[in-house]
Amino acid sequence: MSTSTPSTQDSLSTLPNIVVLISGNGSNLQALIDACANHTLPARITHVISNRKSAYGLVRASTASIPTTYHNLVPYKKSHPNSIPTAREQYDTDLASLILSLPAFQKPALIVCAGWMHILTPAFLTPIAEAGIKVINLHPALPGEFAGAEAIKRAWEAGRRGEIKRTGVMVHEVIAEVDAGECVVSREVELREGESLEGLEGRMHEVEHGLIVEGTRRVLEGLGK
Ligand SMILES: Nc1nc2c(c(=O)[nH]1)N[C@@H](CN(C=O)c1ccc(C(=O)N[C@@H](CCC(=O)O)C(=O)O)cc1)CN2
Ligand SMILES: NCC(=O)N[C@@H]1O[C@H](COP(=O)([O-])[O-])[C@@H](O)[C@H]1O
Repeated sequence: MSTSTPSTQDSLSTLPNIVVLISGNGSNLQALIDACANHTLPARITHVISNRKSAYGLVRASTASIPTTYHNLVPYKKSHPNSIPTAREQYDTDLASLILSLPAFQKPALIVCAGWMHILTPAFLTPIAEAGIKVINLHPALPGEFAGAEAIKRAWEAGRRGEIKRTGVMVHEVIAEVDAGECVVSREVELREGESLEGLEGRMHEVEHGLIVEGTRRVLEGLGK
């Protein structure tokens, strides 16, 4: 685990804190960063955590002076080859501890999974819930459809087989069952005959970038009530 913290922190903010979990490019993180910067999302991103060292989202966070941590699963697999707790459970326990031990001005009201490609176990979800912190996830599919990884590709393939005419994007609450938590907000995306997978991915990402901000806003508004 490695953490980088910019020199200055705004500890006087009354805005709710969010921590963002990423694994890759971070275009959805960037949408959140931009929305906070232009005040369309009344929140502060106080920490970004990636499970992949090469995630460009870490660069995006650092550029925005947001502290980052790389939380690596590999050492856990080596130290917990076939043990109880499993490598994943110990990793998740430590991930929760990392977040819960953040300084008060960084502690989140909400955790947003934005392209976070790691299935979270109750070893993470339980202590986070007990601390009163909600977890939401952006998933490029509609409720009850294409749960799991590579959802856009699987929807595109189903469209080519004539099985569906549309897919979509949702923001949902994170529970132990993957992509099965209560939907916060969703938007349909029509499938276009003859369109390439890359073409659909591009349109889906555009919808994602708006929906992740909308979904985060709705959850934060609900926390205040
Ligand atoms: N307990 C939950 N954890 C996560 C959820 C969730 O709803 N409940 N959402 C995911 C995000 N996600 C889809 O939206 C998703 C991400 C990754 C996977 C997956 O199969 N991951 C593999 C590793 C894949 C890889 O490293 O490329 C794994 O964790 O073994 C499924 C769904 C975030 N977590
Ligand atoms: N199951 C989760 C999942 O598939 N998430 C997907 O990962 C990508 C992350 O892009 P980003 O790193 O540019 O935000 C996004 O397309 C997001 O929907």
